[in-house]
Order: sequence, then structure tokens, then C-alpha cells
Amino acid sequence: MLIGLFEIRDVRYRPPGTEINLLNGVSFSLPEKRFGLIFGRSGSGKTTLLQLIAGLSKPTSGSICIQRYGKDGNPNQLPEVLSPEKVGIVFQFPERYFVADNILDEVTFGWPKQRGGLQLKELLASRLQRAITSVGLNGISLDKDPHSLSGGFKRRLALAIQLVQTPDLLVLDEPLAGLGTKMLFPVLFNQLFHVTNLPNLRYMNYWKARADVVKLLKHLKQELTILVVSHDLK
Ligand SMILES: Nc1ncnc2c1ncn2[C@@H]1O[C@H](COP(=O)(O)OP(=O)(O)OP(=O)(O)O)[C@@H](O)[C@H]1O
Repeated sequence: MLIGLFEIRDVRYRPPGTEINLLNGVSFSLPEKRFGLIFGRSGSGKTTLLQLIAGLSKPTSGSICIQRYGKDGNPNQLPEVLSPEKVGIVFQFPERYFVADNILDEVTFGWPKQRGGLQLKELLASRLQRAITSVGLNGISLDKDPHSLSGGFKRRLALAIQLVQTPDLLVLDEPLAGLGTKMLFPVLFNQLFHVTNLPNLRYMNYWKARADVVKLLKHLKQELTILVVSHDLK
């Protein structure tokens, strides 16, 4: 059986017009259908790396490719350059980039505008159905305004938007950012001292959003290769 690896080989990146390399010889590999985490302090270049992997900018040197290996562990063909169409990227705080006023338009925003044949329409409709189901949005009306969704459901929608494109690799920048981090103290305080008057439910909902997104990523990693960057190892 062939094993495919996403390989980042000695990648360097210097933004055009600048003198400093933001990335200096980054190399790693991630097997297909596995979950990878890149952990690093703020400003270490994580977002820059994801943007290169997603094809939003080009490495100054080095390569980003898929390499397939045979049973004997040797490459069985030339590496294939990772094309941007095969990568879905979910930015930090993806809800800030929502543009439509209903979920259906948001998910289908990047779809071909020209009139496709019935086959294309059926294909797109089935992809939409799969994406919506796999992120657990199927109970929600597609007429709903994306901005009215809860924090966790906004993240689900952001994932569905990418899944519709059926990427081979999904890269996520700080997927839990803004979901519950500031809520730790009130929840702990309430649990420790059993204060009944705190607006506990709201805090708990934030924590639920975090747990929901983690659960969803665990579910998605069965079918997809996922790479997450975060400054928060926990
Ligand atoms: N186009 C650019 N020109 C010059 N410097 C840049 C450019 N883009 C990013 N930087 C700088 O490169 C460094 C790495 O940025 P990057 O956003 O990749 O880090 P990060 O690890 O994702 O940080 P955070 O966790 O805070 O998002 C930062 O110091 C940033 O200010």
C-alpha cells in the first residue's frame, strides 16, 4: 500500500521588500489522514507557514509537496507540488470574514457562478449536504444569518465552507481562539465556591463551544489530514 506524506522541505520565507527571513529552513512531514499540531509562541511565524502551505504566498526557497512511498519505504514517484486547491485554510477568528447574510450563501460563496449542467449542480448539492452534516449544522436553517450563530457554530460554519471544497489537507490557525479562554476564572470560581448568582450558564456555553470544536476536529481527522497551529499547547 502507498503511504502519502505532506512534506515541507527546508522552507524559507522572506516577505518581498524586506531583509529578514520570517521562516528559516522549516522541514517536517505529516502523513495523510493524520492530525498534526504546530506549537509556538506568538510571532514565531505559524500563520506565515500556514499561508505558504495554503498557497497564499510562495516560499522564497524550499518546497511544499506530497510524496508517495511504496511498501519498501522508498519514494515511488516524483514529489507532487501541493496545489492550493487541495488545501483548505481556516483563519484565526474566521467569523470575521463572513460576507453573506445567510448560511447557504456563505457556504456556496466561492462556487462557480456560470450555469453548470445538472451533473455539476448535483455534485455541488451533495458536497454541501456532506459538509453541513459533517460539522453538525444540519439542524440549523440555511436561511439563518451566520452572524447570529453562537461562537462554536460560527466555527462549524467556517469548517463547512472549507469542507465543501473537499480539500486533502485542512489547516487551522488557532481554531479555539476566542472560545472561552477568558472564561476560566468565573467558571472555576463558581465551581469552587458554589456562588449561585453568577451568570454561570453563559460561561458554560463558552466552554461547551470549545469542547464542541475539539470534538468536531476529532471526528474530521478520521477522513482528512488536519494541521493545526496554536500558541496554546493545552
Ligand atoms: N509581510 C510581512 N513583513 C514583515 N514582517 C511580517 C510580515 N508578515 C508577518 N510579519 C512578522 O513576522 C512574524 C511572524 O508572524 P506570524 O503572524 O506568522 O506569527 P504567529 O506565530 O502566527 O503569531 P500569532 O500567534 O501572534 O498569530 C511577526 O513578528 C510578524 O509581525
